[in-house]
Amino acid sequence: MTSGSPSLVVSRLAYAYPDGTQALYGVDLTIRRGERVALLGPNGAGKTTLVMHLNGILTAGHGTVEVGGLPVRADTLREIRRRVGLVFQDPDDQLFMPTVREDVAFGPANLGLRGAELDRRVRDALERVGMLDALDRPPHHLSFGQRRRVAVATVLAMEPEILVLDEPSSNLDPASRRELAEILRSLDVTVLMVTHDLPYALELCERSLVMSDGVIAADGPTHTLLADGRLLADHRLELPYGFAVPAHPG
Ligand SMILES: Nc1ncnc2c1ncn2[C@@H]1O[C@H](COP(=O)(O)OP(=O)(O)OP(=O)(O)O)[C@@H](O)[C@H]1O
Repeated sequence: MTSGSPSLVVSRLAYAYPDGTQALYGVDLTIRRGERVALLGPNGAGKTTLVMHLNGILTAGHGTVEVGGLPVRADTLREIRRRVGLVFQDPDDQLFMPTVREDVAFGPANLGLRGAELDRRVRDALERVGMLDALDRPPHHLSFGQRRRVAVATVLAMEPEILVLDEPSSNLDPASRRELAEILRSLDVTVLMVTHDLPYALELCERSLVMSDGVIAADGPTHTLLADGRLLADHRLELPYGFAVPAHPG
C-alpha cells in the first residue's frame, strides 16, 4: 500500500433523514493510507450516519465521499463496497452461511474469484485473524469473540482499501478484547473505528475524531484529545472510572 496518499476523503458532507432530522451538518475528513483513526462521540452525534455514507448505504444530501480516489456514486457502488469493509457491531448480521469457509468466501466469490485463488483469499483472511482452525465449523458454534474475528475476516477477504469497524470491543471479555487489538494492530490496512471505548481508541489509534451534533468537533492525536478534560466533558465523553491517560504517549 502507498502510505501517505488518501484512503478516504469526505468533503462538506451534510445529510438529513427523510423525517427531517439533520444528522450531518458538513463533515470534512481525510484519512491517509495506513492510518488507524478512532471516531468518538456521544449517542446521536452522527457517527453511524457518517459511516453509512462511506459505502453508499446512505447517499449524500450534499457533499462528496471518495475512497481511494473513487467517488461514492450509484455507478461506483459495487467497487466502493469492495473497497470499504464494514464490520458491524453484531457479527450475526454478517455471518449467515453454514460454515466459516463459505462465509469468508462469499464476498470474493461474488467478485468472480474461484478455485485456488478463492481458497488462498479465504485462508489468508482467516489466518490474519487467527481463525484458520475454524474453517469448516458452523459460525453459530463459535463464541461471540470468535464470530467477531470471522466477521473481520469476511471483510479482509475482499482486500479492502479501508476497514471500518463499529464498536469492535463491545461484548468482548478482556482477553478477547486484547487479542482483537493485537490482530487489528498487525493488519496492514487503513482503519476507521467507531467506539465508545476510549482506552481502546488510545491503545489502537494514534488519531481520533470527536463527532458532536453532526460535525467533527475535534481531530487530533488520541492522547491529546483524551487528556483534555474540558473537551471530553463538552462532548459527553467519559473515561472509565480510575483510568488515567498516561502523561506521555506510548
Ligand atoms: N433512520 C433515522 N431517521 C431519522 N433520524 C435518524 C435515523 N437514524 C438516526 N437518526 C438521527 O440522526 C442523528 C445521528 O444519529 P446516529 O445514529 O448517526 O448517531 P451515532 O453517533 O451513531 O449514535 P450512537 O453512538 O448512539 O450509535 C440522531 O439525532 C438520530 O436520532
